[in-house]
Amino acid sequence: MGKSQKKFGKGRLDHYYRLAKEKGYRARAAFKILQINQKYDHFLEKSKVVIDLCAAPGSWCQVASALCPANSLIIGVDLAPIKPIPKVITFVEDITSSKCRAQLRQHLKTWKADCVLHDGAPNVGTAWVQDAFTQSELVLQSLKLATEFLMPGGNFVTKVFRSKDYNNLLWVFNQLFNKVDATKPPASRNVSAEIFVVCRGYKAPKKIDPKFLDPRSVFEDLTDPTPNFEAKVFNPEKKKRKRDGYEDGDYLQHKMMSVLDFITNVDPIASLGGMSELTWDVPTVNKDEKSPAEEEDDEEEPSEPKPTPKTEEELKQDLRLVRKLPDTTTEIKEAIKDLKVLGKKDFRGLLKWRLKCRLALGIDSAVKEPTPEPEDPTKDMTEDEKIEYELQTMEEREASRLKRERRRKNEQKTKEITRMQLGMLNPVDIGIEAAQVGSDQLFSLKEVEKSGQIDTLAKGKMNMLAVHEDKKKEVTEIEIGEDPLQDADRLEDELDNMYTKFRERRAEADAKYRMKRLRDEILDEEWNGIEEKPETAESDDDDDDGIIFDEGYQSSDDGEKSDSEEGEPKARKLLTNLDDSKAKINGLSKQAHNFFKQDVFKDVAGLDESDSDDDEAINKIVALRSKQKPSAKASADAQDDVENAPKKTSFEVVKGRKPKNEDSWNTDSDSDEEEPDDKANVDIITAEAMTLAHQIALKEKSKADIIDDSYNRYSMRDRDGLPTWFLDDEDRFSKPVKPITAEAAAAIQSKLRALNARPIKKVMEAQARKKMKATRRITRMRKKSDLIIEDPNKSEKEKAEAIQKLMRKATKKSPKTEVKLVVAKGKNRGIHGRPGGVKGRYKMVDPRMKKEMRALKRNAKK
Ligand SMILES: C[S@@+](CC[C@H](N)C(=O)[O-])C[C@H]1O[C@@H](n2cnc3c(N)ncnc32)[C@H](O)[C@@H]1O
Repeated sequence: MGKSQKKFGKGRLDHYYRLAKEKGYRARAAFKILQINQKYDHFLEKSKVVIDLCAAPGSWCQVASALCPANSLIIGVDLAPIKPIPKVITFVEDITSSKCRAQLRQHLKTWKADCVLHDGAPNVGTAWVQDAFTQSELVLQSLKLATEFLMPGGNFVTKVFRSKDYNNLLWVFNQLFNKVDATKPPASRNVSAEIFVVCRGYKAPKKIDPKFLDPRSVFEDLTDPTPNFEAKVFNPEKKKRKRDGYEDGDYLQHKMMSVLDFITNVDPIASLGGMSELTWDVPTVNKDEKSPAEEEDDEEEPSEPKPTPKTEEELKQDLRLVRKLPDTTTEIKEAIKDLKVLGKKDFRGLLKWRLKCRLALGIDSAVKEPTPEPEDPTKDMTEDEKIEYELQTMEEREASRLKRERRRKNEQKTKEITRMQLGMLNPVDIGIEAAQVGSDQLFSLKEVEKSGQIDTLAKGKMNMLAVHEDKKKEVTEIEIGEDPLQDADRLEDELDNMYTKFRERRAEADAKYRMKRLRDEILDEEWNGIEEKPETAESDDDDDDGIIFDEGYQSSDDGEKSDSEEGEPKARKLLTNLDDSKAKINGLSKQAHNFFKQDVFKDVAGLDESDSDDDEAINKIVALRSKQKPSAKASADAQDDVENAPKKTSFEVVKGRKPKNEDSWNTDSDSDEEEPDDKANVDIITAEAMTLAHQIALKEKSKADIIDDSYNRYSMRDRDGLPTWFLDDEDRFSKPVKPITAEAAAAIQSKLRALNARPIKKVMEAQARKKMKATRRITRMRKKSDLIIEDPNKSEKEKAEAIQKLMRKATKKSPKTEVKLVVAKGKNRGIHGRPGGVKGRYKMVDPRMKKEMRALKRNAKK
């Protein structure tokens, strides 16, 4: 077998297995009884007569033989033969048989046992429930033998499986012994459901109730003492297998009952559930006996006089009457012949039929007592009061109807929102659905007419379409109640609220999203054309579009304070707010003013004002371009050129510097040295931005093109009154597709590659520290060597030697402090802090790490 460990069903051959082998026990089970014996006062050492039931292969007998006093009588019995054990009598027998009992009696003669052990385990190999049940039966059988052979005060140790019978067994043990303890010795595997019950102090009663030792009564299903007839009637399909045999004293399987009994019985369901057939026999007249149900009735209403029981003749008459009833159809007659095969519907039919029979027999009165009419509250009211009362009730009815309606709608809304949260719908669908919810109301002309809003609508530009005839019919059904338009508004509001909450939740969980929202809030202004006052304009950045600002970047506009100067960095906004769109500029509205600022109107007289503004923006581009060499400075060009672009349009928006030289479009880059920060402050990180930069650098795009591009269908989008979720969606998906050139994409790729190749911050810092230290050392050395050189007391030779010594010392590497590796095993396992006996630097390693290191070294050598 070699060194490898043999495995069995329950796992490895464990510690107790090896220990048993070592100690010469035939089974590891020996340790279970050893541990039990130790725990319970070493009862074996005091036992002179021991019976071991189910003893093979005999390890418990071995233990008993070793522990019991000399000359003790130890008897072992099992289905399997047991190899002889010194001082132990063994025989082969089934412990449930009478032969076993006889043999035991034979061996014991007049003696009684101090201890009965039982470790029986029938290995039937069937289902667990069956296994447990047979085990319990075996336990009860062993208890039976114990009660017969134990002396008063004797002990009984048995193995029990934790099954549903466990509690019943414990109850029986408690009746027969003074002390009953359940224990699971350490030698018993945790995976095993076995448990050992140690019963001490046998009471030795003179007479034992046979029920205590009868498996049928001990293991009867206590959980369901009263049968649920109702379940039997209404769920006849779900039949429960009868494991417990028949009820006491009732060994009939086919139970019958007279139809009359069924009719007169107060519990018809019990009859239907318990009986197999209803017969047309005359019920037996027994004046003394009462049915349990009747007895119960007696207890409940003792004062009520009982009708005198009917004679046989009367009962026969009743039966005839029932038989002739039109309700006693052939179907009913067939059904009562076999109640066990009936279904729910048949039982219902039978119960109805029973009620009719009771009416016919006069058991129940047909005319029920008329329920007292509710008193008319308006009886004593005056005419006015009556009207008032009616109005009030109408209002109440209407209010409750509206409430119901509202609740229904809210439920629908909640459902939709849940669906949205589950990702089953996108918000647009919700909007559509939501609109559909109240579509009747939203587009109800009738309602609008009633509320007097039809005139207002008629004045509008759009003509209302006539509502479809069918729709109209539906509409008329809608009664006047809450304003339907209000309903729709409320629905919209609720959706908005839900969406806001959804956004908040997302922002909480997603830092990236939070940042994006922050930026969006800054940018969340409508494109209103090129701003009027560039000197007060604030820059706009858009991460999506890929141009990043350095934090310290500031406007160079004359007289303008930088953000940093003002303390808190301001949001840089290029766009103006629509709110003040009504403000007049040169007698024109802001929008009109911006419109006339376009190039097309450049030469039109009377628009000089706008020209100057436009020129200023353009000059910025010109100025910056003049500073850059065409290709290398493309990014900086882009920075300024795009300043005037609208948010989220086809190009990136960055803050630019105001050009100092306004005519420098074509001049050389003489300002490079003056404003070296421009390049450093701008970074292009997307292919789109790079493409634009290239285009500008190569003069493929002029300022007019850029401005033209900004007037697209996305720039003038109407955002007024639209729900946030809709706008969010639009912002995400409805934006211009910006062109990308292969060169720009390649440039960005190589840039990113270079970025990735850069050492990480920590490494860079470490390198810088090292460099700094080296520089300091060199400076110190220089100073010292200067001193040496200037020393007049030293000869040239001495000076040279001193400097050489200094150099040696500086270049000498300090010896590396050795780090001792301490393996975390043995006494060092799981310790905190410095391990004992270890000086200097140390490192805790686990044995595996050490092995792995060795393996690595080995592999490296190969
Ligand atoms: C777990 S072993 C007992 C081990 C034993 N205690 C020992 O220490 O070696 C269970 C034994 O119960 C025996 N057994 C099961 N049903 C039995 C029965 N009806 N009569 C006698 N022995 C039975 C089996 O033959 C089996 O040997």
